Amino acid sequence: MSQIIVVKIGGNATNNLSEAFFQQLHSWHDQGKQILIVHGGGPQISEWSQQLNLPVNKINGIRVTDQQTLKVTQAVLLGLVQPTLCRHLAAHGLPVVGMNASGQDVVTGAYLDQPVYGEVGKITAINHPYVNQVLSQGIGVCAPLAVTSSGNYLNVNGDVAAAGIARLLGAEKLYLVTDVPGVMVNSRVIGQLSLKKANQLFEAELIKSGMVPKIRAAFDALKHGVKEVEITNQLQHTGTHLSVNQLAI
Ligand SMILES: Nc1ncnc2c1ncn2[C@@H]1O[C@H](COP(=O)(O)OP(=O)(O)O)[C@@H](O)[C@H]1O
Ligand SMILES: CC(=O)N[C@@H](CCC(=O)OP(=O)(O)O)C(=O)O
Repeated sequence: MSQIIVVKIGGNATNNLSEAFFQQLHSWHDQGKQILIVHGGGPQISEWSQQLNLPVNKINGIRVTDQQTLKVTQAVLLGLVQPTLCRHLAAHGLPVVGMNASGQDVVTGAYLDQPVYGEVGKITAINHPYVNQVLSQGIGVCAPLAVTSSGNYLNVNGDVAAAGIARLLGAEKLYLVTDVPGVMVNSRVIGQLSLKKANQLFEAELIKSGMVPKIRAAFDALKHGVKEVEITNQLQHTGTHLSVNQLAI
């Protein structure tokens, strides 16, 4: 079985992809790796919500999502962010498949905590036949949206979605590509981060906002079989490296 790499690209990072990013994807593709990209779009969702006079409210980096915000989230992710990203990938000669407009559900989800977050989900299952079919043809591009067993869409934090997908696919590596070179403390990137150290930094509020669900999602992936996670702003650069060995220390 070929090895799977899951790459999550945050909404800010989707606007600033370097030539080196596309080269790295080419290189992995040429080596026979299967690649699934999960994209974010948080800043774009916030911008459009504000333009439509909808409240923008996040708790620990998770968007509180009412029915109207869910519609905006779907429209922005599937109408703006995903097609733009797919065009960039295709323009660089990569064989790309945008997965969410195919009529097939990619991931199934369940409510995270409806009274607190509203229409927000966690990932419970993946459509293996469809994902396998896509990854055997090219690079899959997927939005962080899940569908419940009764057919409702749920908004899923991009890092949580990528970690869940990486876990369910048994990915060898998860890259969380963001707008900072790694987890920073006192303006310096921490090369390695243990679970214990992460909890101390959360407590001290030295890790905040969107970095909190990112790190929690990374450790969740490691607990469930993903071997390595890299938090970085460049696929070629090491940023903050997390591995299974760092769960116990
Ligand atoms: N200790 C930290 N190190 C790095 N970034 C941090 C830290 N604490 C909070 N952050 C914030 O987390 C952001 C990355 O999370 P987020 O905005 O959700 O990114 P993305 O959209 O790529 O998922 C950084 O831009 C930074 O503002
Ligand atoms: C529930 C939840 O928080 N969903 C996220 C989905 C997009 C996302 O995560 O985008 P970034 O990776 O760019 O932050 C949101 O609505 O912002």
